[in-house]
Amino acid sequence: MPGYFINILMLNTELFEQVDFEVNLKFEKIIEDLLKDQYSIIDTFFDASEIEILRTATLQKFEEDQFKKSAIGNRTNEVIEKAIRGDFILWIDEQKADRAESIFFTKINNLVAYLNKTCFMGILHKEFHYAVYPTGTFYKRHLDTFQNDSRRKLSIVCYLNEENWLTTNGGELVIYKPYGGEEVIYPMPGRVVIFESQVLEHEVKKVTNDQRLSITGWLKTR
Ligand SMILES: O=C(O)CCC(=O)C(=O)O
Ligand SMILES: [Fe+2]
Repeated sequence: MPGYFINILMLNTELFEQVDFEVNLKFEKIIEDLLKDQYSIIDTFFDASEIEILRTATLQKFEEDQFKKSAIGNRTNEVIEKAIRGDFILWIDEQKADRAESIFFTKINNLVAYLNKTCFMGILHKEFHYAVYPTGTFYKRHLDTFQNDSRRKLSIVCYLNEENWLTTNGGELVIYKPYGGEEVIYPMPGRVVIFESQVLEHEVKKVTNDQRLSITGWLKTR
């Protein structure tokens, strides 16, 4: 499988001694994982207080009924298909970001800048939505670049569940590895999963208890 990443630090560390550049070890780990496995799991991307703020904002919006039934496909081609996915989503407008969303985008934008600088990723666009999976819902195995969005390069999922989220609640993200095998990832609060949108099929197992909260999005090239 072709990877999208050239990590320039691996090629030439000295280059960065001439420009104003600070190595970020957290981001380097993500890049290393992506190069090796095409996905990365980061348990401390957001800290507990940030997750709390994001969770509260998500629940408030959900309760205000701003979410609509998720749709298969993109915004111009929406076909509601409950048999495939059952989550409720709300797209986030970065231009109108509230306090919680600003916290979120500050971190994401730092990562994007780093990827563009060190890996020449050419990320120009991004799109993110809140997602709530009530008990009984799931998202069947799929690739994130279905239909007409080949610009999606990296998928990012951030889990906003309560601190006491139980692994027995279901809602695991399963990533299917291209050469066999699978990675089962529990949606623990603060955890972020990043993976190559065009390569890795994945699914969200049925939520069997509680509701599963997240922000999901995509980094896109031109
Ligand atoms: O919430 C997750 O773990 C993954 C969600 C997902 O696959 C999607 O929204 O495309
Ligand atoms: Fe997906």
